[in-house]
Order: sequence, then structure tokens, then C-alpha cells
Amino acid sequence: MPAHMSVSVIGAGAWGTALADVAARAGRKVTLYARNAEHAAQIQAMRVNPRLAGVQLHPGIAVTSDIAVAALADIILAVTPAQHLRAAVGHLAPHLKPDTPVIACAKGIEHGTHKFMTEVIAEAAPRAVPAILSGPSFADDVARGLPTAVTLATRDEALARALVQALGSATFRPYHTTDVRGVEIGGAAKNVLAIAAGIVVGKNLGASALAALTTRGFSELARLGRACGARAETLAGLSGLGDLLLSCSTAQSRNFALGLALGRGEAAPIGKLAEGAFTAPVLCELAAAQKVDMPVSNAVAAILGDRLTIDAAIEGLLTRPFKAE
Ligand SMILES: NC(=O)C1=CN([C@@H]2O[C@H](COP(=O)(O)OP(=O)(O)OC[C@H]3O[C@@H](n4cnc5c(N)ncnc54)[C@H](OP(=O)(O)O)[C@@H]3O)[C@@H](O)[C@H]2O)C=CC1
Ligand SMILES: O=C(CO)COP(=O)(O)O
Repeated sequence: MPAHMSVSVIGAGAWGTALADVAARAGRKVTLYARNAEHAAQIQAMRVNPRLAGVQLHPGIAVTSDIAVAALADIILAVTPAQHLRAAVGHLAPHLKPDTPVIACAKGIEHGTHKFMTEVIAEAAPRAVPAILSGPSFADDVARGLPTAVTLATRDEALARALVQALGSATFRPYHTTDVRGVEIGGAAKNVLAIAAGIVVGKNLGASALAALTTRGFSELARLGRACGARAETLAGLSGLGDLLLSCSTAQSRNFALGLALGRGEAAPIGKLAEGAFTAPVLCELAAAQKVDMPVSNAVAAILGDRLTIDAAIEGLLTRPFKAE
């Protein structure tokens, strides 16, 4: 069997299920791992996952709750929430073949450690080769076969190219890079900024304010990225600017939807994973450690931490001293 023929997806949520479909469409032999045996059996039998309602599973996808079976694949996609990645990869690690690429598809930074997703993989599965996939891609759109493009990064350029070949198709176009950190920062920071964008819309501040907020948000994302060694073209690429534009523009984004509810003074949507709420405090800690100014992200973290009202946060941002762009 040629290299990279088989793919396992760890985490049968909305994005894991959509990515299993992507890999099957690309011609790979696909296994979707759900940690709950009952869920796995139900998805296998019904060919739909309640976490991605209305989408029929590709007939080639096998569903398992056996981590040893999932670990046999040539490529692993790790698609749990960011704060669960270490546990999921740690569970998988003893069963992996040496040098198996493990691609993080979560967007976030680990609490407490400040580690990025590939660093978590490197620690939890030292014999694996960490990679990251991120970009503008709603699970629902991708699973329905609507086209998009993302960025896939790993340190070894030849491997990055091979992974893109293994997963890419006409409707899911990964671009490769070796700038792992740039891809990680874009995916993590955009979620926090999308909450701010939702607040702007929820507060009816107008389309001009939304564009200004998104642009200033990009500016702070790029500042932190540069401080952490990311390349400018990655930050302005699909995982940075691309995903920021998507997530700051529509309530289809769960992060934007959280901000929208906050801005309207409504309760947060129940049962919807908004990674930005988890990332905000750790992003701000990281920025402070790097001495990078991130006023929008700081405001989001303070609002979520009940240290600032939304009105006070808006006033604070609007009355900052004028400065050069
Ligand atoms: N949804 C989207 O459009 C996109 C999401 N992402 C990112 O992907 C990540 C996952 O999001 P999404 O799929 O939407 O989230 P969901 O809430 O839909 O699903 C998360 C899944 O992770 C599983 N899980 C949690 N911990 C573990 C573990 N230790 N081992 C195995 N599985 C585990 C959960 O299992 P259980 O059901 O048993 O709780 C659940 O099925 C996030 O970081 C998100 O930002 C990225 C791009 C698009
Ligand atoms: O990352 C995503 C789109 O690229 C999904 O966004 P939300 O997690 O905000 O729904």
C-alpha cells in the first residue's frame, strides 16, 4: 500500500466528522474514532452524526471506539477541542507506529502551559510527527462539499506536500507551509477576535465599526504572530486573515454567535463549543509575556471573566490614545 493511504480521525464531533468525509472524498481509507462506544455504534449504523445533523456519512468511513484500531492509520487527524487534545493524543500514543503524522485540527492554546497544538502533540506522543491544519472552514459547509481552502503546516516541507496530496480535493484545497507557529496563532487568535466582532454586531455599532474592529484585530493577531516568530505571509494567509474574515462576518461562527448574544444581553448559546472563550485568557497571558499589546483580545478576556462590562470595554477601546497605524 503506498504511503499515506489511510487516515484516522480522533474525535467524532462536527469538525472531525466533516474531515473524515474530506479524507474519504480524497480517496483515503478512513476510520472515525468516537471515544464513546455507544456513539460509535450509533454513527456506524445510522450513517449520520447528531453533532453534524443532516449530513450523510461517506459510505467508505468506518466508525470505531477502539483506539488501537484507529492508531493503525498512516495519518492521524486530531480533532478534539484544544483543551482535550493532550488527553486524546496521550491515549493514542502507545498504539501509534513511529513517525506517524498527527495533524492537529483544533484551534486554541493549552491552558496553564501556554503550549500550541503541535507542542502538545510533541509532548503527548513523542514518536509522532506533529502538524497543524487550519483555515476558513465551517464543518457544515465542508461536509456538504462546498469549496474552501486551508493551510496545512509541518516542519518537513516534503511531508507537508505529501499530506496536502493525501487530503486535498477540488472542494477542499490545503496549501502547504513549514510555518507551523504562524498557522497555530492565526487559528487560535481569530476565535477570540470573532467574539469581539459578534459583540460589535450585537451592540448595533454598524458595519463600519465591524470592519474597523476586524482590521485592528488582524493587526494585533499579526503583532503577536511576529513576536512568536511567525511569517507575515502565513498571518495574512488562510489560517490568519482568511479565517478571521470568515469568523468575524457571520453568526454561523459559534464564536461570533457567542459575542452576538453577549452584545444583545442574551444568554450564551447552549451546547456550542466557542473555543475563543477558552483561548482568550491564555492568549492574553501569552501576549503579556511577549510584551505585545492586544487591546481587543484583552477586552474580550475581561468581559468573559466578568472584570469589565461590555459598555466599559467599548469605551476603553474607543478612547485609547491616537497613534500611528
Ligand atoms: N466545527 C467547525 O466548523 C470547526 C471546528 N474547528 C475546531 O475543531 C475543534 C473541535 O471542534 P468541533 O468538532 O466543532 O467540536 P464538537 O463539540 O462538535 O466535538 C468535539 C468532539 O471531541 C470529542 N472529544 C473530546 N475529548 C476527547 C478525547 N479525549 N478523545 C476523543 N474525543 C474527544 C467529543 O467527544 P464526545 O462526543 O464524547 O464528548 C466530541 O465528539 C475545535 O478546536 C474547533 O475550533 C476547526 C474548524 C472548523
Ligand atoms: O473555525 C471555524 C471556521 O474556520 C469554525 O468557527 P467557530 O468555531 O467559531 O464556529
